[in-house]
Order: sequence, then structure tokens, then C-alpha cells
Amino acid sequence: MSVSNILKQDALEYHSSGKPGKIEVKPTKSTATQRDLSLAYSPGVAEPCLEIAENVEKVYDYTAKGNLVGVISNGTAVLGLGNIGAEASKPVMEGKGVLFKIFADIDVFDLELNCTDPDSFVETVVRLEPTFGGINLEDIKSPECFEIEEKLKQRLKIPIMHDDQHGTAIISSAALINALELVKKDITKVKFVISGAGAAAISCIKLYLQLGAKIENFTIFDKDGLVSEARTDLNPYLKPLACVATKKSTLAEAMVGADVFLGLSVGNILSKEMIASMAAHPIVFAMANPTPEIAYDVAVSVREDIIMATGRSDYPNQVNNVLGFPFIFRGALDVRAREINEAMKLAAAKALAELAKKPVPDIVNLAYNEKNLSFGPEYIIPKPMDPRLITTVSMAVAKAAMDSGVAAAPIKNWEAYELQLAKRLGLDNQVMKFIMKRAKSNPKRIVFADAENLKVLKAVREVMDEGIAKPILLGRRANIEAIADEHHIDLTGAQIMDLRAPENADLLKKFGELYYEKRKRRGTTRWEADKEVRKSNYFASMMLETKMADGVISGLTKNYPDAIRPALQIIGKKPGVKKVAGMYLLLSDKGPLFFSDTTINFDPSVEDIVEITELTAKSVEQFNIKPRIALLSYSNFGSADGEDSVKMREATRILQEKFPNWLIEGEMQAHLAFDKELRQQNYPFAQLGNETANTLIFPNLSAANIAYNLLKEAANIEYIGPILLGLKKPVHVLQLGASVREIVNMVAIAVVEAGETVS
Ligand SMILES: NC(=O)C1=CN([C@@H]2O[C@H](COP(=O)(O)OP(=O)(O)OC[C@H]3O[C@@H](n4cnc5c(N)ncnc54)[C@H](OP(=O)(O)O)[C@@H]3O)[C@@H](O)[C@H]2O)C=CC1
Ligand SMILES: CC(=O)C(=O)O
Ligand SMILES: [Mg+2]
Repeated sequence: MSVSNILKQDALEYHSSGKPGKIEVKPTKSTATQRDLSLAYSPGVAEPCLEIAENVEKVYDYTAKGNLVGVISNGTAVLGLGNIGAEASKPVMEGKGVLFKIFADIDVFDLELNCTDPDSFVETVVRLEPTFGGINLEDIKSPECFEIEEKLKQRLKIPIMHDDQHGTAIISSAALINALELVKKDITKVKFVISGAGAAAISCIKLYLQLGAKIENFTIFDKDGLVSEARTDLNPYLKPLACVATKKSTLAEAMVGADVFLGLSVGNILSKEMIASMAAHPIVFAMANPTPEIAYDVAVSVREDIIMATGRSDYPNQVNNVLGFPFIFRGALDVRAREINEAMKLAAAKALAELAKKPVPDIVNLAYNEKNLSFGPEYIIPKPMDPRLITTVSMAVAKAAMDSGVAAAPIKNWEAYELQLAKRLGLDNQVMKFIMKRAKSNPKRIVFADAENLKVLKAVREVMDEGIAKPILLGRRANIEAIADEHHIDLTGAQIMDLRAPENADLLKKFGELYYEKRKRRGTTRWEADKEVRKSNYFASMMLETKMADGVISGLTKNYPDAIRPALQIIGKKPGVKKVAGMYLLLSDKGPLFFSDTTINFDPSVEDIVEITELTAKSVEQFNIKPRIALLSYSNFGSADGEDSVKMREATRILQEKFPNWLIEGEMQAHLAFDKELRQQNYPFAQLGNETANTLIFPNLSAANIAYNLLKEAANIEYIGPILLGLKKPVHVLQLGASVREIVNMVAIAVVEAGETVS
């Protein structure tokens, strides 16, 4: 989705909904009891204080310092928005904090300083050194940023990096190396035109010079035009890069015959004509944010031989420092580097450039709705969501820190370090991304049985913006449109079907006939059939059955059995399936957890439990996750012989026999599903071995339903469901109170299922 499609209102709502802003502080230790609090604070807290007082290095053992980065700005060069002030920069700094966390599990305090004087800025940051493991300077304008960073580097013993300078230089160098390789041009010979002569541009130019570019091949422009020796206003950082006064005094003139354009200035300053006038196989990095110097599609429409990149995520080749800072700091923090030096920066650039040439894992293709990303003009640099970045870049940086002698805590076991890095990302935050991207790659027609509802309409808009489905809305047109108008929801792109409208009379008749045929030997009369199909749940299922739609999202309701009845009667169960079941996916800190049957079967028999487990395991596999199944009860491996214990034990036996390769064990208490040490100590024979379970099968509906509801409410765990298992085609019933996000998630699941339904 392009930024232009993101409504201003959406962005504002995103930031203001719930707790305003995007980040919060969370305790990492138990704080449940009086004893916990005595340890967390007085008197217990005095002990680590005294240890640190004796040996200051112990601050890394007893506090969060080692994983805490300060993202610090004064708001003088915020993206390409300019000097908008400290407070106005806060959303960007919180955003950086979010990226640090999700891509590299680094915690961030964002600090916006009311301070434009470099010396005061430096003094302030120096005083913060005890707090942080590293400092990321952000969006500070040039030339002040250079002085600030230089002085801080001299005075601090923790790694510091001005991201707009070095992050950008590292990422764009990696992209440049690869682009030049593709067009077979020699960096020592190519002619560069640079727009912008600020923090980012100057640093990029310096790194390109280190890579072999020649200063005489650069023509640089800032707001006041050509950066030439004739100018008297150049700052000391820019002066050495100034060219002799040439005839090419305008950007348009300089672009004629240029090989590389680098934009780190402001949006929309490059014209089609300028692109057309460049040398053969031009490389254009239009990196101003949020609006590039020229839009991606405009540039590629001018010529076919271009390699084009922007700083944005919505086009190929996102050259943005997000590819660097999370992983560079991860590596630097993990070896407790005293600084981020040239060797570490070059190692990061090289690692990034190399990674782009390796085969791209499926998960990355899926995440970007691509079929086959591979090294080439539209993929010169890895994608930010590539899970290999954390291991590849962070390890390269850590190693370079060690080799260059700045690592206070060198890595001893690289294999263990790699594992630890991979674990930081977990699969938990990947699951929904994975489903969303899969849905995007093959969007389906989803009919919303109850569209006269604000949340549903908001979800419909989001679903269209994300491109995950083609919505069909059932309901009275006037009502749907009135809700949409009142809340400024643009429904363009959604099909509205008003069952009362005369144009649908024939369809209703046809559905009545078909339904009658299906149900006439189950006591339904023709009159009743006509009446039933006028109900939106029945009509929606008829649309699915007659291939007018690919999936159904039925109304928000508390009466689940009533809501699925039409689907059971019209769509029916998959061949061989006797019972349908409902599953919830909980996105817990321990990773994704699947609960079954939470929704339908009150008191399943042994055979039902076996079937529910099979259906659940297959669905878990659809999420690309290997099911690790625990059949739960109140007893462990025969320790009690109550009805439920025996049932779950017997079901386990049957399943283990039927699926000898599955990881499945039971019956056990819920805590043993997770506490692998306790399980291994006491029940070493248990099949789950050294694994925690991710798929929990409950003995009855009460237990399952209570368990997931307790977790989602009391532990505030995000969930998706109920995911209906066992139907021939995807029909999902929304729970009363489902949020917009939950509806969107269910749509994505229905779309993915529809993609796998053989009709
Ligand atoms: N994709 C990415 O990863 C990154 C992108 N950027 C983007 O780069 C841009 C600059 O950031 P940064 O270097 O931190 O900011 P600075 O404020 O330090 O530099 C901005 C530069 O752009 C110049 N400029 C302003 N208007 C024009 C114009 N019309 N024509 C030519 N040059 C102009 C300024 O000139 P003067 O000196 O005369 O004022 C200045 O040299 C921003 O858009 C930012 O979003 C930055 C970092 C990373
Ligand atoms: C990406 C970034 O840091 C910027 O545009 O300023
Ligand atoms: Mg920035």
C-alpha cells in the first residue's frame, strides 16, 4: 500500500488509539508478590547497587543497560520534513524504537532534546552514558550533527552512531556495490550526481570514496545549488567535497550522462527528462523520506535500463537505514563494543551486499507478496523483514568489532551466538505476517454476511488497503452506505449486495431452489427454503457453495451453533470428517499457541478427540509451524483414572500409533506442556522430549473455552479465532465484540484457506 493511500486520519488514529504513542516500558521480572517487590526495589535492590559500586562493569549483569539504546534527536532534520522541533520528532523516534525492538530485540528510550547548540547537546548526552549500552543519534541537521558525533565519540566509551550518516552510508553502499555489479560499471569511473549535502549525503559520499569512487566524479547540489569551490558558504565538512566551478551548474545539466544519482534531500526535485538524460543503465537512489526525489513508478516508466531504489517499503529496492541500525547495534551491544568503527561499518555493508545474492527464503517472498525474489535490478539489497539479517549482519559486525580490538566481551561460541540471535526474533511475531502475506499473494472474494456494522466496514476498508481480499458486503445498501458516510469509510472496491433489491430477486429464487434440493429430505419445505435463504448467513453460504464467493465471514454473534448451522447444512464437512471443531491461536510470549476444541463439541469422545487433534494439527501445519501436541487433563501419564484422564490417555495412544512421526504426548497437566525440565526429570519417556508444546488439546469444551478466555483477558494475549476446522470451504463466525484487527485477521485466514480449497 502506498503512503498516499494511507489516510491522514488512519495515521493519526493509529498513533492515538489505546495508549497514545507506540511504546511502553514492561518489567522483565516477576513482580507478583511482596517478596518480588522487596527484591525488585528496597531492600533487595541495594545488593546489585553495591556490586556495581564496587565494579562498574557489573552494571551489565544487573541492569538493562546492555540491551538499551538511547535514540536521541533534537528534531532539526526529521526525515525530509526539516527542522520541526523536538516534540514533533517524537513519533519518528518512537518509530525507531519499534524497529529496534521488532528487528533486533533491542530496547529503546527515545529522548528528544530541546537543544540546538552542539556543545549543550554533547554535554547532555555525555551525562546519559551510565544509562545506555549504546546511543543512536537521529535526525540532527548538518553540519551540527558532525561536530556532535565527533565529540561524543571522543568522550563516550559506549558505541555511538549517527544513523542518518552512517546507517544510510552503509545501506546505500551495499546497494551501490550490487547495482554496479549488475550494470558492470567500475566504481572508480562512474559519474555521480548527488542531491543534498547534509548529514546523510556527506557520509555516503565519504564511504563511496573509501570504496574507490573518485571525488572528481561527483557533482553535488544543495538547496543553494552546485556545491563548488566558488561558494563561500560551505561548512568545513562540505568544503573538501566541493567541485571546481563547472558549466554544469544546474541539476538538469549535471544529470546529462550521469551514471548514478543519489538523492538525500527533498521530494520531487527530479524530472522525467533528467532521468532520460542519464547514461545507459543508470542507477537512481531517490532516498528522501517520505517522498523520494522522484517517484519509483515515474522513474521506471521513463526507461527500462534503470536500477531504481527509494527509501520506501512499498516499492522494490528499499534503501533505508532500517536495514542497518537494528543489526549493527545488536552486534555492537553483544560484544560490548566501545565504539562503532569503520571496520564494523564496512563489515555490515559487505554482509548486506552478499546476503542479497543468496537464494531468498520462502518466508521473505511471502512477506513481500513476491513469487521469486532473486538478485537482479529489482532486488539489489535484502528486504528488512528478512529473518537472516539479524544473524548475518549482527555477526559480521560483532566479528569486526572483535578483530578491530574494540570488543570488551568477545563472542566465544559463534554457533551458540547464532542460535541466540535467531531466537530473539522468535516465530511468534512472524505468524500473522506470514498469513497476511500469503493472503496478499492470492486475494479471494470474501462475503461478509453482516456488513451493516461499523467494525466490519472498517475491517473491509483495511482488508482492501492491504490487498488481502475482495469483499462482498451483504446488507441493506442504504444502511451500509450511511454507516460508511458517517465514519468517512471509502467503500470503493467492495461489492454491496442488498438482498431486498429487485436485481437480486432471481438469485434469491435460485438459492431457494438449491437449498430446497439440499434439505427437502430433512423436512424443509419449499416455502421454508425461500425464507431461509433470505437470511444473510444462509445467503452467504449459498454464495460460497455456488462459487460466487471463496469464503464467508459471518456476523458478530454470541450464538455460535446457530451461526454455523447454515454452513454445515449448505457447505458441509470435508470428506471423512465426522465432527467440526473450533481452534484459537494465541500469540503468546512463548510463541504461537493453538487451542482446540474451544468452540463446538461439549464433551468429545475418544474418537472425537482423535479427530479434533488431527484437524488441529493439519491447520497448525498450514501456518508453516510444526505442531507439538499435548493432550491435557488434570493428571499426568496415568496418575489418575477419572473419565477425562482416561479419555485423553486413550486418545494419545491411538494418535501415537496412527502418527508415529508426530510430536504428541499426553495425558498431562497444562504446566507440564511447557515445563520441559520438570517433564524430562519426572517423565523422561514423554515424546515431547526437550520441546515445549504449541498445540493444546483439551478434554472438553468448558476447559478449552475457559482456558483461552482466561489467557486473553487476564494475560492480555492477542488471539485469533475461532478458526473453524473441518468444513469443506472456509466459513468463520466472528465472536461478539471482535475488534477490527481480529476481523481482518480472520479474513486473512479465510483467504489462505480458500487458496488451498480444492473445489
Ligand atoms: N533512506 C534513508 O535511509 C535515509 C533517508 N534520509 C533522507 O535524506 C534527506 C536528508 O536527510 P539528512 O541528511 O539527515 O538532513 P540534512 O538536513 O542534514 O540535509 C538535508 C540536505 O538536503 C538539502 N536540500 C534541501 N532542499 C534541497 C533541494 N531543493 N535541492 C537540493 N538539496 C536540498 C539541504 O541543503 P542545505 O544544506 O542547503 O539546507 C541539505 O544539504 C531526508 O529526506 C531524509 O529523510 C536520511 C537518512 C536516511
Ligand atoms: C530513514 C531515516 O532515518 C530518515 O529518513 O531520516
Ligand atoms: Mg533519520
